[in-house]
Amino acid sequence: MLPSREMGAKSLKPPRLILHNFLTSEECKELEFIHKSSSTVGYRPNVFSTTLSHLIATNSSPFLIPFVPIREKLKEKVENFFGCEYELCIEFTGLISWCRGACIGWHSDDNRPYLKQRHFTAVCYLNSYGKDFKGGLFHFQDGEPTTLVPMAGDVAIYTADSCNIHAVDEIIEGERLTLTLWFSRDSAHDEDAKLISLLSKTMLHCSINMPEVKPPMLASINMYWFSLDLASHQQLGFDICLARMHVLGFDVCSCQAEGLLSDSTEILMEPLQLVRGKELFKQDFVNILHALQVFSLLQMLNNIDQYSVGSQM
Ligand SMILES: O=C(O)CCC(=O)C(=O)O
Ligand SMILES: [Fe+2]
Repeated sequence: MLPSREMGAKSLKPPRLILHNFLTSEECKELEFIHKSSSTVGYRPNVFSTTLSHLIATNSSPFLIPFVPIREKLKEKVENFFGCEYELCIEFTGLISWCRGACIGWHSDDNRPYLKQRHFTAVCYLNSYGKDFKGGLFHFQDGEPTTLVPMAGDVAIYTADSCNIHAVDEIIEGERLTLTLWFSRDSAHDEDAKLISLLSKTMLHCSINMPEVKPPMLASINMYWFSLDLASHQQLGFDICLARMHVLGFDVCSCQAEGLLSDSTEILMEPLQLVRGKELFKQDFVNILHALQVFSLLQMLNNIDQYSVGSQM
């Protein structure tokens, strides 16, 4: 990590606010479930993300609901703390998880010309250092507090400019999960307007072409393909939906092709059944994302064993 930069006005309190237990553990768990069943490969290596537009685009808009009160509560906090005269808009909302090897060096969140509309940041920690992951401590370059130890429910709120240069240590083990929001004073960057337009397009399309509720649909396969070796050009790696199903103890079995599937990503977009040990679950799922969402939800409810187990294989 680079040495700390000298700051002119060290006596000034840095524009930041750290709150403990801002989210309940139920809220954290609910968002974790959404992320584990819907995330795509993120914008940087070893990072997964779940954006609200992705939820809409994959027929998963019911998952927007838990975000609504949390976004409002955060916006109000940010507006009050920074004494914003006019209402802020939310520029971006996303669940972001970092796996082993991910880190970020010193930066401010508005440090690119196309990010200048970002005025304030809120990072909510959804899981905990030491319990769910190792590494991943957050540091401010100047001012107090210097280091944040991510704990589920806590939130860090700060200005996105150079008053709050920060960095995150490399993740050593596990998966570190946050809900990250950026706020803007510029209503041209209002995420809600874009989401409403996306929602109305998909709903219009649904009501004309498919009146019944449709299960989650997969986006393009490369959004789920996680490569461990960056140099491998996708030769080594795995589909993250399939990997998460494995963590839940399931294998996937094609409704069309014979036998178990390994990681043939195109087949994962087709109807499939699930196998756990010698048990075959008789439900057909439209694709792996649908299966993952159903089973993650049941796992969250501790209910998997009551889910109509079909014939023994
Ligand atoms: O996850 C964090 O603690 C902060 C991440 C960060 O700095 C960023 O995404 O810009
Ligand atoms: Fe940042």
